[in-house]
Amino acid sequence: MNIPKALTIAGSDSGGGAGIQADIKTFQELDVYGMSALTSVTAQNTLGVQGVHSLPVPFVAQQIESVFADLRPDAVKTGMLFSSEIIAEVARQAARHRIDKLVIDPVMIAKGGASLLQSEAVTALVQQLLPLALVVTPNIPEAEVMTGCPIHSLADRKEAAKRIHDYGPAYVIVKGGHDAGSDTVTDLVYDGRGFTELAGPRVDTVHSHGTGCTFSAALTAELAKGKDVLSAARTARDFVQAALTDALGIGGGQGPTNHWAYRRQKGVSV
Ligand SMILES: Nc1ncnc2c1ncn2[C@@H]1O[C@H](COP(=O)(O)OP(=O)(O)O)[C@@H](O)[C@H]1O
Ligand SMILES: Cc1ncc(COP(=O)(O)O)c(N)n1
Repeated sequence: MNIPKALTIAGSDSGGGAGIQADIKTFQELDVYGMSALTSVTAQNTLGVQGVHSLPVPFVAQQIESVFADLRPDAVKTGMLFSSEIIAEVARQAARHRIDKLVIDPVMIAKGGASLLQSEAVTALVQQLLPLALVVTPNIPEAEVMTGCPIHSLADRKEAAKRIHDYGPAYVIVKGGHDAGSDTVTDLVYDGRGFTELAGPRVDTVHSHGTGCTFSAALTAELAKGKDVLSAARTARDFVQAALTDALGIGGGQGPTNHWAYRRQKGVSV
């Protein structure tokens, strides 16, 4: 039996709602074997990020080497990378291991406002990692930072997607969660030729901690199974929609999404 395998290169969220914890839970729920290479460890809960401890670059590299030496993943995603040094090493590893299904979630700022990427590292992310990516999944503020252009409308988002595509990824998905003015949430997929809008009803909830990690992990899991980018993105939207709709309601602040919800809605087989 061929077991699909996915690797996340990301930070740990001690609160379990975002970061590698969200990624591994999502891989598991989609029947994909999950592996991790940690870049940083955060002390974090639903109230915010209390501390960040970045791991030494050679040890980030060693984790990736260990995984590739034995368990070769079918798809890889990145999340919190924190520094330009870690980004440079991840880019080197991606090229060295010829990772073709590489999803870059350009994590910059936690929903609570804490910085998860040093500001001087944005250029490294754009110049070194985006050219290697199959898909990059910015939210609206991240797309603004990467392009230097404010986004107020869907037309602005389309323009940003085109500019980000020029940096080299095959697909750009500008997510719509931060477009608070609408009762529909639309994720915009751009493949360099045309746009596809993936829409769903906006869920009115504070429990949205980790939605971006969960979306990019579900996308990566589906790519690991051999799905094409558009169908993987549709499943990822459905996964997050279910995870937000059926909130767990735990923690005193911005709580985690429900990673069980999608499987429970679908029945046993996903
Ligand atoms: N309130 C919401 N209702 C429904 N879907 C949402 C909501 N907020 C975010 N999403 C979905 O969660 C995913 C992450 O979106 P977004 O919030 O834009 O990114 P991030 O979590 O990186 O800030 C996207 O697929 C988006 O459509
Ligand atoms: C370790 C880690 N990685 C990523 C996020 C972003 O998640 P969100 O923007 O949903 O808070 C986070 N809070 N912590």
